[in-house]
Amino acid sequence: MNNRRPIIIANWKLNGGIDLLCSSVVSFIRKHYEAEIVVCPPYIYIRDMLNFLQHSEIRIGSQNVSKFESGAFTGETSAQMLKEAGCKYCLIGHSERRSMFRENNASCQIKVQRALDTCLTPVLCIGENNEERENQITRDVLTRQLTEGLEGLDLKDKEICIAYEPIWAIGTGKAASPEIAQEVHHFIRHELVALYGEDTANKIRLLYGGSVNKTNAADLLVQPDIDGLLVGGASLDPEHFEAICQQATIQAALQEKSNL
Ligand SMILES: O=C[C@H](O)COP(=O)(O)O
Repeated sequence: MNNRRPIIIANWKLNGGIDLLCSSVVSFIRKHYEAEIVVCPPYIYIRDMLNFLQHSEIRIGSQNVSKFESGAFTGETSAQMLKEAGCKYCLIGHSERRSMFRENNASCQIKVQRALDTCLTPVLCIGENNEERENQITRDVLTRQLTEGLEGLDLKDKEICIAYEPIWAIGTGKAASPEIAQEVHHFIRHELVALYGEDTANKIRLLYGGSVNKTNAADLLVQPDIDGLLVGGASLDPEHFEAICQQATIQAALQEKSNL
């Protein structure tokens, strides 16, 4: 066992509205979770969620961050602004941003640096597409995303998460099996050890994302190198998401017990 606290992150993407915000708040308020629970709503709802959830244990994250600090960059939101708004986490390099908004490893590297400089915890998303998987180059793709996305960054004593999201599993209903997810997470941990040494690598939480639901969450969370889940579709139903959070809480309690 290890000391990495399980973490569940909801990524609402471009979904939800006031109704989802209200029902989520009602579902979260006055609940205690052993696991860390994070919600990443669209930017416009970040402040509202923070206000409603200020006395709860729920953390708020953003779905993206600008690579720029300030200036004439219409539509952008800086790491400093997110920090000031009350965010604790920010997703970086989600595959939808990479495929639809031309983000790449180099821009992710700048964004991770911006987040770290601002004391936001970056969640760097990596993952192979179906063609890469079929061509059996998953490991090469991940190594490149990690080495280029983290190039030159000093992670000692910094908080960062890596989310492994196989693109073929996102929104398809076909999650990676717990065994395959574990194998890939173990490989990612191994790569992080090579880049940063055991001490730092063993503190980094690795999340799995891609068609996570209340049925498969427990089997994924029990894997030794899977420290959390990044949940898309299933996070839009507060009851469903709550069930996933409860699975993580059970896993956190088991972990705590075995660490005694
Ligand atoms: O950020 C979340 C992922 O893209 C997973 O989405 P999904 O749970 O709908 O497959």
